Amino acid sequence: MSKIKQAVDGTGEASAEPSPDHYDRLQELKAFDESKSGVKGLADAGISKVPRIFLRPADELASDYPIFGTHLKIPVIDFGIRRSSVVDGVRRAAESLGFFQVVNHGVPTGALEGMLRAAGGFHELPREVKMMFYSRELERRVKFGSNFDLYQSRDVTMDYSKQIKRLGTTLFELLSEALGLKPDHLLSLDCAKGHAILSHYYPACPEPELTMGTTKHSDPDFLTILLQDGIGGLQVLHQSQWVNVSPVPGALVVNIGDLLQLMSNDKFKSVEHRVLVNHDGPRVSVACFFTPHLYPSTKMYGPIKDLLSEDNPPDSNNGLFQPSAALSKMWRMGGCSWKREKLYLERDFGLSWEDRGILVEPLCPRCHQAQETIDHLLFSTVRQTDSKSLLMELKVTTLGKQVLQLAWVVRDSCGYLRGYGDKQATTNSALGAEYKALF
Ligand SMILES: O=C(O)CCC(=O)C(=O)O
Ligand SMILES: [Fe+2]
Repeated sequence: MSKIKQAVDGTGEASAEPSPDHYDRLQELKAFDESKSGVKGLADAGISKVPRIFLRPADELASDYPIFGTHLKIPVIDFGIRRSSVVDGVRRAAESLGFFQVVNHGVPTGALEGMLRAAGGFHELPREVKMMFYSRELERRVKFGSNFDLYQSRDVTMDYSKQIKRLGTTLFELLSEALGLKPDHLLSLDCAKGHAILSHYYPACPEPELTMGTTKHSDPDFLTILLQDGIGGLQVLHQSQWVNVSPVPGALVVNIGDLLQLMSNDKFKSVEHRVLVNHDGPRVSVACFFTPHLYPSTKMYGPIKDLLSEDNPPDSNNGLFQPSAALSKMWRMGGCSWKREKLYLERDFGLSWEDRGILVEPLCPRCHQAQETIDHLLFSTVRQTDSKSLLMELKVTTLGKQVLQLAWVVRDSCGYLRGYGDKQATTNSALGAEYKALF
């Protein structure tokens, strides 16, 4: 029996780190998966060491950016002040840090507190109950937004969802104005039409410096509104330094997503961020993503024409982006964006962004839908200026595995497991084979 399984079952010693000589990564992954207990299961078992499958690679640790001193703070914008000042504040933040916090935002404190309790409550259900929902099947997942009735907090989540949609609408109006557009411009492009709510639960970690809660990423949506509890750990990358997003009671954190960066022709910044884990915990956060991926749509998203001029031509790195019903599944599988797609192509396959237009091989032998989804994803992203996008046949089974893995990681939404997935999925091509073995 593996050390991880022993730790989860309570049948072994607390330490789950195998000796380097006897490290069988696949076995550890399988054991973790089969325990169906997530990272919280490890924390509950009282492990004193982070299992090796979750350790940050040494080269990543060594090349990490420093943490900014306390003098740079994520701006806190009070929505109770004059509208023109609010718009100014939103513009400044969206153009520089890509992140801001809002207070006096109109979402009642009860809804915020209730949502955090509900989100934490799910993860704190007895292991036997949660196990029933543990799955890597695409259509069954432990995830807020699509499985409300899996647990008792349906009403709380629905109420929060309504409140947050209202705030999202206000934010899109302010952001439109901040771009010099009519207040309803972004709303008329359906920016507030769909949103997904995803909860995170980061258990207290015995060795937080060796792992990561959520690895560095940018959000692939229009906009994210994040509710975090008082623990802290969220950091934003700014000028090659990590800036803490310190919890402010009653505040909501807002950040620009990749799509809004694209639409604003890079005026607004979708910045990379990550979440550290902590000796204290658990930390609970609830992210609400405003995204077009959740409903069928033929809209194309690219730089807003009114923002373009001879002095401000479309950014040549931008692609046009078309969501689709199939793409919506893709997004729910773990998120993908033109940025991430570009990264996969360039870094993992040595292909240029210009060479896109890809035929995808079946991804998952057991899951036909995933195959359709990826087909649509890659075909529905077309380059704005490139009329001769060529169709290349590419054996992307590995890419497929990586995406599926990412999905699994996101779905677990739990602690340093995400740290395992996001980073290595795109850098370690051998991982595809590892995951293949899991099916
Ligand atoms: O947990 C957090 O604070 C942030 C999570 C996050 O960045 C995300 O879900 O995209
Ligand atoms: Fe994020």
